[in-house]
Amino acid sequence: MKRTPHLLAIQSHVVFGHAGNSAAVFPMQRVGVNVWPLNTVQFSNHTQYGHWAGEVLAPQQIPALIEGIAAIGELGNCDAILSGYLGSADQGRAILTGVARIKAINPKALYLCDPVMGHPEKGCIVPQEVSDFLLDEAAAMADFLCPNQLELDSFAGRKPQSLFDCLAMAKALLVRGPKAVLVKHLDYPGKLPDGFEMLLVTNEGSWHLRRPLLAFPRQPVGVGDLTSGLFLARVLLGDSLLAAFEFTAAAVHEVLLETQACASYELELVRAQDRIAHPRVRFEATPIGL
Ligand SMILES: Nc1ncnc2c1ncn2[C@@H]1O[C@H](COP(=O)(O)OP(=O)(O)O)[C@@H](O)[C@H]1O
Ligand SMILES: Cc1ncc(COP(=O)(O)O)c(C=O)c1O
Ligand SMILES: [Mg+2]
Repeated sequence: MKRTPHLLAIQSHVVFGHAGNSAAVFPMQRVGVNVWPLNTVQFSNHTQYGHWAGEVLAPQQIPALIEGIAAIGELGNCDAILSGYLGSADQGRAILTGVARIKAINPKALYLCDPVMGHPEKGCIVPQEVSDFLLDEAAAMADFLCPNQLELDSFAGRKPQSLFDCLAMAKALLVRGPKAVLVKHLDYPGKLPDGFEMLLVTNEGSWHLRRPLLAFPRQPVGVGDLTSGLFLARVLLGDSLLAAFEFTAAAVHEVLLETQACASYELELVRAQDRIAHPRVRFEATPIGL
């Protein structure tokens, strides 16, 4: 029987609703991965409500928790680490130390960094020192980097002029070390208004994917976290990067369809669980080159 993969997921937790681990853990479990959630913050709700209660985890807790897992002899079973929303740059450094510790025991372990940098206009609040840390330190250690357009712009230090420019910006990130860059949300001059587009860029090839843009009175939060979590889960389950990319687009679209049908602001993950595991829609990514 095939072994169930194990994934250490280090990102935010919200008590109510879905963002960070609260958006990604259940879907990753539902597709068949053992998840070890390590919560960087525990907030009452995501920050786009404008106010929230809760605390940031003390950075020293990250190595302490990882050592706790080592002490019971389980750390070598960790097949991948995912990091997302961080409460401080020191937390980020503690995660990189943890990644190095895990890779020393299991050199095959993969590290996916979702460089959540915030979006002040939308109300996604992340300290500036976290963005600096992601740009200067985290990208080099990541096997997979999953920026949205704003985050890609921050890495490149400029805005794109076209789709091919987005591709060039993502390709430039490969030089820093990652095996693949998944741009979870593209925005560039000339983009068709009725589509939601993503890019997967690797040294072996690059692919562009378009799915329908759905209308929401308020944009749901946690879509990026769901996207990076499902992508990593499917890679661990044996998908090629391209297959994981296409699966992720379909499963996320299913969640958004369910969320739209329920007129809900929070992602309808529980209702969509069978659609996550077995998406009915399929989107084909098309090869794209410079
Ligand atoms: N098919 C879709 N139709 C409409 N909106 C979508 C669709 N897929 C994702 N979104 C929205 O697009 C936005 C992507 O946000 P952005 O900040 O760029 O990326 P991320 O969620 O990765 O941080 C989110 O507000 C999400 O709710
Ligand atoms: C606590 C928390 N975690 C994670 C996120 C990131 O969510 P998304 O997947 O939409 O980028 C947010 C966004 O506001 C947040 O408030
Ligand atoms: Mg995001």
